[in-house]
Amino acid sequence: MEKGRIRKVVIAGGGTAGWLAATALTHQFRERLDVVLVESEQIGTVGVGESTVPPIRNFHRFLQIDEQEFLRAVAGTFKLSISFENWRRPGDHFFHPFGITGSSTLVCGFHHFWLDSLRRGMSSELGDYCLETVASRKDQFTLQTTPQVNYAYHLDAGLYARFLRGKAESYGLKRIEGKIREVKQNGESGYIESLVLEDGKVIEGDLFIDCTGFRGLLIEQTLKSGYEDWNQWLPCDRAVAVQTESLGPPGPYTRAIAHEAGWRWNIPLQHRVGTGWVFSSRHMSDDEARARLLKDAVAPPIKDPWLVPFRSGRRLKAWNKNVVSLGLASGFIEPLESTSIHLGMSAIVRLVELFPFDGIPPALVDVFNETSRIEMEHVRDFIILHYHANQRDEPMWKACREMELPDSLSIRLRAWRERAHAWQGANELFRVDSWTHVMLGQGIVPAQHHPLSETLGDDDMRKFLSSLRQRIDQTVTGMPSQQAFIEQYCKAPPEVWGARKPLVSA
Ligand SMILES: Cc1cc2nc3c(=O)[nH]c(=O)nc-3n(C[C@H](O)[C@H](O)[C@H](O)COP(=O)(O)OP(=O)(O)OC[C@H]3O[C@@H](n4cnc5c(N)ncnc54)[C@H](O)[C@@H]3O)c2cc1C
Repeated sequence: MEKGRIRKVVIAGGGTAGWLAATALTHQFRERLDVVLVESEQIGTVGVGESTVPPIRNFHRFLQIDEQEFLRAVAGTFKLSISFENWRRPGDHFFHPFGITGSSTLVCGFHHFWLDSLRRGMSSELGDYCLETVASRKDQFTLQTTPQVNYAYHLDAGLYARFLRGKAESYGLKRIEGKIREVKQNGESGYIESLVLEDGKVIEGDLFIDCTGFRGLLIEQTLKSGYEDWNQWLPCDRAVAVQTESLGPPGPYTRAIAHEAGWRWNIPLQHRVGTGWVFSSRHMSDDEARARLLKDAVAPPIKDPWLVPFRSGRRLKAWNKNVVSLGLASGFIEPLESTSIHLGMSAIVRLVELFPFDGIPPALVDVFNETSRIEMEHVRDFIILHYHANQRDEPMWKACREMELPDSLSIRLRAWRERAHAWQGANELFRVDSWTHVMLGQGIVPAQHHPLSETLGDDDMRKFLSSLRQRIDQTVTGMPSQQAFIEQYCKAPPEVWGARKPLVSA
């Protein structure tokens, strides 16, 4: 290695994070970098992570990934929203849609007008003014609306890794199969110099990307970078996952269904459904979670359930010395709003932007780490909101309702409760619409709205609201079902996912 120069990058781990990093680095830098990826089939991947958020489309555009090719390769479906069921209390339901709701002025968000309309006795739901919510209610989807819907994907994680691998290898990536036995450091600087595999092979590099999942083999087990645990706010610390057959056409949304000690996800793909039981180990045993998951699954499983313990929190230094951690190795916020793949993509973009060709400048490392911290804390606050604002009776939910919140979230909730004020800071993933839908969906009704809404008289308010609804209803009426749209746009051929047989008969 020429002193300080970065030419050889070693990616440790071939889960979603590893293959995303491999694709991005090889696509962007081609022959300027020599990139290798080491993964161990024996260890395998976490096997979950199949629901995404809309910025995935920007990331794919950045890598010139064709949408139809991608969706056929991963048997993907579209996601317009998340359906939250039983969160405020059993029987309750709301959608958190990805789209814009109603029409806002520069200073007065649409929700102020809507809140004012309720006060005047005009009844409707906030979701009536959002194309993505109304289409979700009817299981409809198309890309041919004006404006176009805002959407993300559901994807098969194993197929996605395979798809990305094909891309990265076509750009020159070298893949090495093997289990890392030892990580060698420089005696003085502590920088990583090489990875030693079980078969004795030594892989040297200038920069190492730790994508070894929760193990954090380089960033934590070797460099001891530290971890900030968020369990005091996010009580769930385990999941049992299973894949089942599909019994009907896929809905264009992820389902998140609360139960007494956590929640259950349901992610419909073209060929199967991914489902899982997220729970707090202080409030439910592994055996009970597994039994409840299988009991609630409406279709026969096609794979045995597997347990995934996790710790919500963040790596204190996501980039430490010559190791950049990505994906689960850099931290994890429980999967409620499907943000982990997005946070990995965002960190990869940051790494490409700051790439240290001529050596690792501490200032850029600080920028990387500080941006990662702010980004994760924003997502953390949004997820805590879902747990905190509930009216359920069970011990876990009661504790969440009574917990002390991070200051950043407390301020947001006060501003909302007092004046219906919501905002989106620079680079924050969740927009004002996301905050308003979830705060209202979880039952936090503000004491006041912005007085500017009162400039509309009753007749004008009625006309304003009904014209918005009419436009949405007309648009949705012309949309095909998601199933029909997939058939013509991106149907995965059966050889993509193979003939799957259920493990047990229904
Ligand atoms: C319950 C649950 C649900 C989730 N749902 C979502 C979701 O809906 N949406 C979302 O965006 N994210 C979700 N996530 C997060 C998502 O799964 C991860 O962000 C994503 O899969 C990336 O994982 P990874 O690549 O970091 O780790 P992994 O998939 O664990 O990959 C680690 C890699 O490192 C390799 N490795 C480890 N040790 C060694 C070694 N010694 N030698 C060689 N190789 C090694 C492994 O073989 C593997 O290839 C979820 C996570 C959990 C726990």
